[in-house]
Amino acid sequence: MHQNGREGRREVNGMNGSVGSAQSARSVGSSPKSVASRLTESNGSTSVPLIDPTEYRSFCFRGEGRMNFVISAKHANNGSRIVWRFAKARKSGLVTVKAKSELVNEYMEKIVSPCLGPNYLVDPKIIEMKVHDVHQLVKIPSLPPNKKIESFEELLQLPENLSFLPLASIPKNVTRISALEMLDATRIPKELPEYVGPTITVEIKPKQGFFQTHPTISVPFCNNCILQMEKTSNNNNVDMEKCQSDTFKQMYDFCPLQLFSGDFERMRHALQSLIHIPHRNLRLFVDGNLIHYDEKTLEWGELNRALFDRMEQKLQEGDEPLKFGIDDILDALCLIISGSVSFESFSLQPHSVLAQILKAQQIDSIGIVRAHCMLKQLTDKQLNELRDKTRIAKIGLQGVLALPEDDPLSELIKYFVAATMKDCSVMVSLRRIPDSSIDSTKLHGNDIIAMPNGSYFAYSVKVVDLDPKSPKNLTNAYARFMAGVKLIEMNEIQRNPCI
Ligand SMILES: O=P(O)(O)O[C@@H]1[C@@H](OP(=O)(O)O)[C@H](OP(=O)(O)O)[C@H](O)[C@H](OP(=O)(O)O)[C@H]1OP(=O)(O)O
Ligand SMILES: Nc1ncnc2c1ncn2[C@@H]1O[C@H](COP(=O)(O)OP(=O)(O)OP(=O)(O)O)[C@@H](O)[C@H]1O
Repeated sequence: MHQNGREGRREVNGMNGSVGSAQSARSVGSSPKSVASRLTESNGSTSVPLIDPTEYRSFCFRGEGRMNFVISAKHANNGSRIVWRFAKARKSGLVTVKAKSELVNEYMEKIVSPCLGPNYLVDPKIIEMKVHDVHQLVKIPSLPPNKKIESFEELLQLPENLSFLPLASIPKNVTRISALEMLDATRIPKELPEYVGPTITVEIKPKQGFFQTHPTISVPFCNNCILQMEKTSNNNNVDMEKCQSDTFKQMYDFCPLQLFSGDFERMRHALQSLIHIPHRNLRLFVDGNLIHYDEKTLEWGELNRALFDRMEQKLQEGDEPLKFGIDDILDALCLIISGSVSFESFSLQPHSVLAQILKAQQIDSIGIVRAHCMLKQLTDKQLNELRDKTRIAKIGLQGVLALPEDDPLSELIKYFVAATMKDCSVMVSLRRIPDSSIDSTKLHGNDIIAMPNGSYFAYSVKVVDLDPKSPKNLTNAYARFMAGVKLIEMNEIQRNPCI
């Protein structure tokens, strides 16, 4: 979860993207809804839709991480808002023409989708675009935050050097680039007759929701808190040779064990802590505009104004003014992500998004330290098998669950499946249904929450960032984890234990 303008940004001029020949992406059986205006163009044996971005309007940047740029657009005819996720080259930070869309899509389909209820999925599918169209689209991440570009033609007028796919970096034989297209999770599908006010989206990266013990390590902190303390270490005036991390200015009070606890007060405290200091675990959008995140936080009062003013502005005749603010959002979030219907009967329900993520995380029964140790024991052949990210998808979730215990390769495969679920994000969008239409609304079958103040909100919950992980991820995370443990053992950090 990065935001517009972060590290390496605006250094596009003169940078060379590391590029190679285009991979031919092939649909692996997802069932995209057919869109009349988007006819599949034949490209040899494959049938990946070739997207014409001039059929879209209202383009904007939605976010980026280390691996992808996410750009949102609205279909000019059917009005649906989708995002395209373009892969980055890790080193250059530019869009890569060697996107592994097929791999990610297959992993989603065979491993991730069976772990989550269909309502939590963003229905990704592989698409292709002409490289020159992508060149234009990826000017968008260079624009000021939340800037909307109404038409594709407007993009053509913008300077070439804004693009994260410089023309000079595109090999001659590459004509198309693949990407993943999916629902824009900052929108609620228009299934209800009407809404009032803005759509509020809270994106939460919940991280590992259960405590694991590790051989020879005895610190009372969970994985996330150890790793986050390491990322804040320089700012705790810790002087350690190998620990030079200063990703965040200050440590937060958030702990995933509280978030997943199923206890209302603890869960609410976890979310409130993220509002105060989000790190990369929380972002808040209003109508898709990012208003609150790690590098630009609003005070509690400012947040309330940002939400309340927008609610007031869009009220229609007959609708009661609503006392509504960030506290209400947090209450609603607790109910939604725990799957509870009231504060009185609050618990983590098995169908809830958090319970499903937690269950998938617990496929790992060894933890990061044993996993690293087992990685060292693998033969070269086994290591190569593990590096082949297509392999786990081929086994499928049922196959992974049936793998034998006490076999290092099998345990590591399970570890990597769980690692994806320990690093995903949950996007919850909420929008008010006007009081005047409550009676006529068929509440049954829709995701609607009754707020304690008597108002109703429609909501949608989507899980994003579900990429396969590799031995490199484990090696990297292990080094940071051990550095964090060392800090704690040196008594350099004051913090309440997680357990
Ligand atoms: O190891 P962690 O817990 O610090 O998680 C990393 C994330 O840090 P965060 O939790 O947001 O502070 C990190 O997130 P950011 O890019 O820092 O937002 C990545 O998601 C990283 O995965 P990958 O290397 O991009 O595949 C994540 O690494 P792995 O999941 O590969 O370990
Ligand atoms: N379907 C979606 N709808 C709306 N926004 C999205 C969607 N998918 C991703 N985003 C936004 O784009 C951001 C970056 O996407 P994503 O997390 O997939 O990138 P990444 O490079 O894989 O991240 P990381 O470095 O954390 O692995 C997300 O944090 C989220 O804000």
